[in-house]
Amino acid sequence: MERYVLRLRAADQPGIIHTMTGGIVATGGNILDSAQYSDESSGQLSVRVEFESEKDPEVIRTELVDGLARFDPIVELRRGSDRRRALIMVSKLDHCLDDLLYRYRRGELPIEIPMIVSNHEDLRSVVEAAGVPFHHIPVTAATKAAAEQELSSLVQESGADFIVLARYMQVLSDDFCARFAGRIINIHHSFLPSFKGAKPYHQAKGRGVKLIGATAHYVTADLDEGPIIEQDVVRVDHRSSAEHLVVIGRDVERKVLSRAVQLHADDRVFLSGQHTVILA
Ligand SMILES: Nc1nc2c(c(=O)[nH]1)N[C@@H](CN(C=O)c1ccc(C(=O)N[C@@H](CCC(=O)O)C(=O)O)cc1)CN2
Repeated sequence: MERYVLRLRAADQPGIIHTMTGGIVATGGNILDSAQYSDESSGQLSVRVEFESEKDPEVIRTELVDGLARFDPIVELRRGSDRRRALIMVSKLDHCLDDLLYRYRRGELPIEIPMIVSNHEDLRSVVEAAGVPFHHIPVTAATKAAAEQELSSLVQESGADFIVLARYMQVLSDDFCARFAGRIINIHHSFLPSFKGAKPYHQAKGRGVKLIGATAHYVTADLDEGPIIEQDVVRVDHRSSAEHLVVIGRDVERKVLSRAVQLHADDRVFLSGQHTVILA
């Protein structure tokens, strides 16, 4: 018996769930877990179903797509055993990368990591020690277009489903963001929408906040504006310098990014307009 994960998005109307579950049953399937949300503001229905079936994915996909055709849905079907492939990008800071590699090594993240790309050489030894191929693509204002072309080729070659910016400190171009829309996850080291841009911890110190945090979001051309996947905060006080806030914030960043990667890789994140729907 094979385990499958089905994602469905459609303009909501009566009968979609009924037809979908009927299609699963018609292929001898048994539903193990399901979640759905109908977004009144966008009118979008988001559905995630886990089921088991003896049938091949093509047979199931054909049954579902044909049965649901009148609803014009977007249907994605994946074998539960097929792990999403994450191309990780990093600059010089290693704390988020370390956390992802640790959880990956312990089998706690349902992903494959075909390669890690950096615009610096600093973390090559850490990555290669983890047995993951390392690619160095230096970036300057003059070479950004060529660097992004090389990166696009690596995404293709690696078969990566999505890209994780684990404190990758270069702004990606509008074209690159459009090409990989909904497939790039970034960790921003503040509790957005507060303290966008550079040095958020220094901004936080200057403002005298009592909570600092981190935000994982899909990357769009608008810096730090992409749809939010996960956030968390930690309490701080007047005694912490900006440098100490950087240290406190590291653990929040690690946890938030790894959680967002888990949710995306588990097919639990649905884009609905500029927001996300999380079926966890
Ligand atoms: N198109 C986007 N690209 C990136 C985003 C994003 O939201 N949209 N997030 C960043 C990560 N980030 C904040 O979370 C961030 C990183 C870097 C910069 C920045 O100004 N970088 C300078 C270069 C700095 C350097 O060389 O060290 C630059 O690119 O000119 C701002 C925000 C990742 N990319």
